[in-house]
Amino acid sequence: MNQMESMALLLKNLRQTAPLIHCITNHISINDCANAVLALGARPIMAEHPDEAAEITGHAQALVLNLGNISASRMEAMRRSACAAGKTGIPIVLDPAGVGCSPLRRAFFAELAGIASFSIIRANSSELRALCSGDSTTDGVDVAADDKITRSTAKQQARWVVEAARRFHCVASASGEVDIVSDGQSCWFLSNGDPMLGQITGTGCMSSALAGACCAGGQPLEAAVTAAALMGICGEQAAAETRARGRGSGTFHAALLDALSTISSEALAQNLHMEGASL
Ligand SMILES: Nc1ncnc2c1ncn2[C@@H]1O[C@H](COP(=O)(O)OP(=O)(O)O)[C@@H](O)[C@H]1O
Ligand SMILES: Cc1ncsc1CCOP(=O)(O)O
Ligand SMILES: [Mg+2]
Repeated sequence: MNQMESMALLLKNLRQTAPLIHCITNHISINDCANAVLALGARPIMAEHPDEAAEITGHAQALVLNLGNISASRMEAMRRSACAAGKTGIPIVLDPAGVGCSPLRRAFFAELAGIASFSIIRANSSELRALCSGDSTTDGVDVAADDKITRSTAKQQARWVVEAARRFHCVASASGEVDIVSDGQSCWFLSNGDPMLGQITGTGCMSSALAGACCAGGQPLEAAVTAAALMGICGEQAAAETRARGRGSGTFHAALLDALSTISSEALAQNLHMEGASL
């Protein structure tokens, strides 16, 4: 089966099985993440009370943990859910949002990595760099100017993605003008997307939620590639619609959800710009 066929099968699986995706995520983009998961035909549940988190994870087919706007209560829910996911063997997608911002988040990431293994870490490249090197290059949830993945820096930035995949024994996915996905042995460069994706908050969080849903329909590498492809191509469609109407971020936000909920496997295959490299 080629890559397009496996992406199509993954999306078909999702629609047929409607897996339950447990997300413990920040409140800035929680609604967008739930809608992104729904758009693929999966069922989101955004439960974060520590006393019910493990039980809810026990019923889920994938767990998404996002460190953005972290709170003590959500940290405890994540510990318990990560433990439950480890027991049932469901995939965990980790979004280390803002991990360079504070020692608290860095220590908590290390603690979670000790509790369970991640299937996918999806982040921007400053976050992946902070996880690999311990260096913090940014004080926000956005990527630092020097770490941006562009067409000209992609090959160089791939180093952090490959290193994260090897160090944490998972698939690592970094976003930017070019998205880079690696399992430590191969590396994929996806050049879909539009700068408008960076002008509304939460598109990285949504990509992580999509990766969680995709993990419930296929293997981590193809799930991470499919999620990045969906966000990039749907971002292009939404940006074209927004510009054609002479509108801005509000219209783009709605158009992105329109695109995610209507995109077909054929459109995904036709519009994908991806190249691979073996390491
Ligand atoms: N300049 C850009 N051109 C095209 N796509 C982009 C650009 N910046 C971000 N994206 C896309 O926006 C989404 C969110 O990525 P990013 O903003 O890097 O994540 P985060 O919000 O976690 O920092 C990804 O799908 C990424 O491909
Ligand atoms: C603004 C903000 N503050 C804490 S989490 C968050 C959302 C980050 O979303 P993304 O990483 O998808 O841009
Ligand atoms: Mg982010």
